[in-house]
Amino acid sequence: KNQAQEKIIELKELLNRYGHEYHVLDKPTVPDSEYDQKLQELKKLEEQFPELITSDSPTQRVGGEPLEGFEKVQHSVPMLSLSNAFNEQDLRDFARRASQGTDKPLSFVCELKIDGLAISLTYENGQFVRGATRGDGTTGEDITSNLRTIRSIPLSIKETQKIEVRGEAYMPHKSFLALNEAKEEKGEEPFANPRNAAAGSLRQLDPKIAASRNLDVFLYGVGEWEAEPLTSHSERLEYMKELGFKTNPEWKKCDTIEEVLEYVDYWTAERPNLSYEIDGIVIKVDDLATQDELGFTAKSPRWAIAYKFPAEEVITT
Ligand SMILES: Cc1ccc(Cn2cc(C(N)=O)ccc2=O)c(C)c1
Repeated sequence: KNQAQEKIIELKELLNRYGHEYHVLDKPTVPDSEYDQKLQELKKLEEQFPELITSDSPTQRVGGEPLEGFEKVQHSVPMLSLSNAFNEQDLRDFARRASQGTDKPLSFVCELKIDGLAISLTYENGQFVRGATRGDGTTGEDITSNLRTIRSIPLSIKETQKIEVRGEAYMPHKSFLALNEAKEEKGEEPFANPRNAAAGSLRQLDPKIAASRNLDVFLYGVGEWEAEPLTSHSERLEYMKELGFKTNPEWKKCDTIEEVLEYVDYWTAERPNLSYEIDGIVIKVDDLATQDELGFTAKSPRWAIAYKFPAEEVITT
């Protein structure tokens, strides 16, 4: 039995590494058939020794029965909403106000604004223990069993202090088109857009349905943080990536508003070539102490803004 336990631990570590290479880095080092063969081997051992099954085993992604309902979750650190900018002047005003709120030199981080469902992931002792929707920013819904089915979300990490990471669950364009084709074939109402499809997939009660929807995530922020404090947003993005989280590769540190405007122009043109939907660009002050100096208005932070792309004209014939 100890030998079986050794083998189970070895297979889990191997499969979780392969899963990270494939789903997070998009750089598999083994063929799918090898991954599958090792997964079947692990399943057999776990059937033989069910007491050796752990919650971070790759065999435990798709839960059993549908939930009766969702538990409520209180976000001890509120999940913010950002104020919007619609043009270059709004962005220049944002940068000027931020620079007036501090004596420190300002740098920014620009990120693509993923058009999905905002989520929160909590890890304790390195284990994924809870996933929740943003809800109204203070109270969300516990959708842990649905989020466990998203392969790019690690079920365990090396950080053993309690941390909460935040980001967006989304449905890639290809999955959205395939899902709507399937729905139309079944005479069902298609989803209006990928954001509704992601939200609809995660806010239903059956993890088997969530698992079938090919959802993905990008993580970009933190909430509760009992680990070593970090000093900037860019440092947080780098540490989340080091922990095995999927972060969006297009983020960029910008030391001037001119660089921010260049980033906005570049991604306004590049947007149609992305494999997922974005509805804007998020610009944040990078230094965390400066963020604290700038604080919040009644509704949203002074240290961040969401530039929104102009709504596309819908040509109705
Ligand atoms: C049969 C089968 C097994 C696995 C996969 C996808 N995949 C591949 C790997 C891999 N290559 O490291 C890791 C995890 C994973 O989910 C497919 C598409 C089909």
